[in-house]
Amino acid sequence: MSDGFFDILEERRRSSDLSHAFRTFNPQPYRGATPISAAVLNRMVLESQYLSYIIQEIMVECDEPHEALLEEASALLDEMSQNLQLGFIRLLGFALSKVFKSVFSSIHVNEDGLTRLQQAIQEYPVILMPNHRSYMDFLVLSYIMFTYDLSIPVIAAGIPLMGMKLIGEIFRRSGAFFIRRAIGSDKLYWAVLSEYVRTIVRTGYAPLEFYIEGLRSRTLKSLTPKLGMMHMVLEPFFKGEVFDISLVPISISYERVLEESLLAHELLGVPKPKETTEALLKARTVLKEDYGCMHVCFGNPVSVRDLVKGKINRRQYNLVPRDLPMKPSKETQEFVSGLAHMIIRLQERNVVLSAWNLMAVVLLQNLQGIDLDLLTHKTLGLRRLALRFGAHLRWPKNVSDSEVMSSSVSLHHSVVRCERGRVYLVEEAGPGPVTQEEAVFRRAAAVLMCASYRNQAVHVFTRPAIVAVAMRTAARNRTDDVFHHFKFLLELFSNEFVLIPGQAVQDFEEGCSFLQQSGVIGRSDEEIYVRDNGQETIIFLREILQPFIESYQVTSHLHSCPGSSPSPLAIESYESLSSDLQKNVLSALLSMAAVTKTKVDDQNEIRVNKSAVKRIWDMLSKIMD
Ligand SMILES: CCCCCCCCCCCCCCCC(=O)SCCNC(=O)CCNC(=O)[C@H](O)C(C)(C)COP(=O)(O)OP(=O)(O)OC[C@H]1O[C@@H](n2cnc3c(N)ncnc32)[C@H](O)[C@@H]1OP(=O)(O)O
Ligand SMILES: O=C(CO)COP(=O)(O)O
Repeated sequence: MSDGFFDILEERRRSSDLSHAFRTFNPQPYRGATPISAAVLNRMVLESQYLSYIIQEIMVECDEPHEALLEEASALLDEMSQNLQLGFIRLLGFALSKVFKSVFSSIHVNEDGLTRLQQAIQEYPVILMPNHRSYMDFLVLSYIMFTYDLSIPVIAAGIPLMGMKLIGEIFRRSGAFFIRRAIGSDKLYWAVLSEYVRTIVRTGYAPLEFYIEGLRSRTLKSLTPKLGMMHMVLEPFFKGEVFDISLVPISISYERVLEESLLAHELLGVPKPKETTEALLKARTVLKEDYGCMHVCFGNPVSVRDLVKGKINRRQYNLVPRDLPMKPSKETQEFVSGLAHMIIRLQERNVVLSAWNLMAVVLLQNLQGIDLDLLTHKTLGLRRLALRFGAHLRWPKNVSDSEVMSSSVSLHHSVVRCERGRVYLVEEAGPGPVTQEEAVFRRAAAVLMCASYRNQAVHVFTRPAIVAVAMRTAARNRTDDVFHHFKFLLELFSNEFVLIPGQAVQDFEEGCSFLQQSGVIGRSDEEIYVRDNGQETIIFLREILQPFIESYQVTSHLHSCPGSSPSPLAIESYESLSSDLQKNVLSALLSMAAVTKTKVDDQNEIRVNKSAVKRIWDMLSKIMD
């Protein structure tokens, strides 16, 4: 393809899957690597100075015998460790060729990204850092690595996958190592896990893949990063055990996500189906559907060595013997957090959007339905804007715009339908009469499913849209006033959108410059103003944020007056029913000290600072007026 992506399924549709699975596999490994087996890797962890030291500490603290602790550590390692074997990769490779060809029309991969990755793997330990939207992510990535003769990665996997009969073991032998959820203060577990991860990095055992968001994003919007694994993988560099580490952000974009309906239901409180082999077999009907095309973009490797310059004084690590634990300093914590956020931003930048993502933005602003012609017109306008804001967009060539629209509607038949030239959201049908509650639930599920596809594109508009909203609430056009309001919104949405901490000025400048370059706003030394022909875009951008603002308003109202009715305003704000959004509002209120959390008898107790919540609510009301 001319845009640098090529379809890896094309070859698979032409030649034998069996020959693909059993072809010679000859990757070029990291040149500093010492080839070791999985068993030797485990032994290195168990015999490490670090683990001995921690075991000594626990012996003293808990009065437990050394032998028992060592045995416990060995059992944890047995539970955790991967056992990568090429035979299993071949087996899965064969099966996955069949599955991918059946569900995806194409899987596009950027060729230059693979070349850069191949080079990076030979030079330094590589950490693969994909976004996480579907169970397909890790299957596709290992498949690509196998297909292109790149070292197969070992992958940090959540422990529930281990419990799947047969599949858990196949995953382990395909490179998965299993980590427990909510490790809490289990000192021995942290020690085994962190030494295991560091040993993989230090020895260059294999590229290490982990999902920094910690789980599949139910909203399809980036999640704020988890920092535990990030700290572990970086430590060998901080301690000078490796010269550099390459972090490779990977952006996986789906035209249609296999789990779309389940994810929306989970947001409404329906429990996630337990990971079992039986459930997987039952779910195989999803394989009969068409999920359109998928893009995997391997980003530029990020050199930790380059980034750390001037940010961390690595001499502090020379003061403590390498094998001993060392609590990360404040500057290290800030660096790691900033880097983690940056990786997610880099993932977002290389996401490939489809026409459908833009249609979803428009559809959400027209929940009562919209004429297909108008939807087409608005989507094309949005396409121009998205391209100016730097989005990567896949728009089929040699196909008319109306065909692009109608094929998107038909691919997403589970979300929208077109009747007599008008497009509506599809609500789940069910047997018997529908209660009012059920009706709200069904409507909300439809809205959340559509919203998730808007969310795939929302990062493109976030900063200019926040500027557009701030321009409305600021009393005057003065830049410092607008910036003040911009900062308030950044703080409020700090869990909703991934924003690099401490970069408000850069975010503001980015938002303004996109708007300026698009001719929407003008700027003088001290003022920002909307240009005559920019008004429509400003209103449109505000509308993108409106469901979030509305939902934050509803949720903060409920926090300040628990038990009260959510006010008529709540009726259309179905997104406020999303558990993810409610969690984000609570985190924001906590960080803004409008709510405080204290532990009482081992239970979390939430206290609301009513006047602080009211101030936030007033501010949001001003925006909504
Ligand atoms: C050819 C075909 C091939 C096909 C081939 C197929 C391949 C088939 C492979 C399958 C493979 C599946 C792969 C699935 C994909 C997932 O399963 S994604 C889910 C699993 N992965 C992840 O979660 C990775 C990212 N997560 C993290 O980094 C998390 O931090 C961790 C490490 C999991 C820990 O999570 P957590 O317990 O929730 O902890 P977290 O909130 O980070 O921190 C908790 C506390 O511990 C503290 N802490 C952090 N580090 C430490 C430490 N070292 N010591 C003590 N305390 C610490 C923190 O400071 C924090 O304290 P507070 O701030 O709360 O006071
Ligand atoms: O990420 C996981 C496996 O892909 C496990 O977490 P979730 O199932 O909660 O997304």
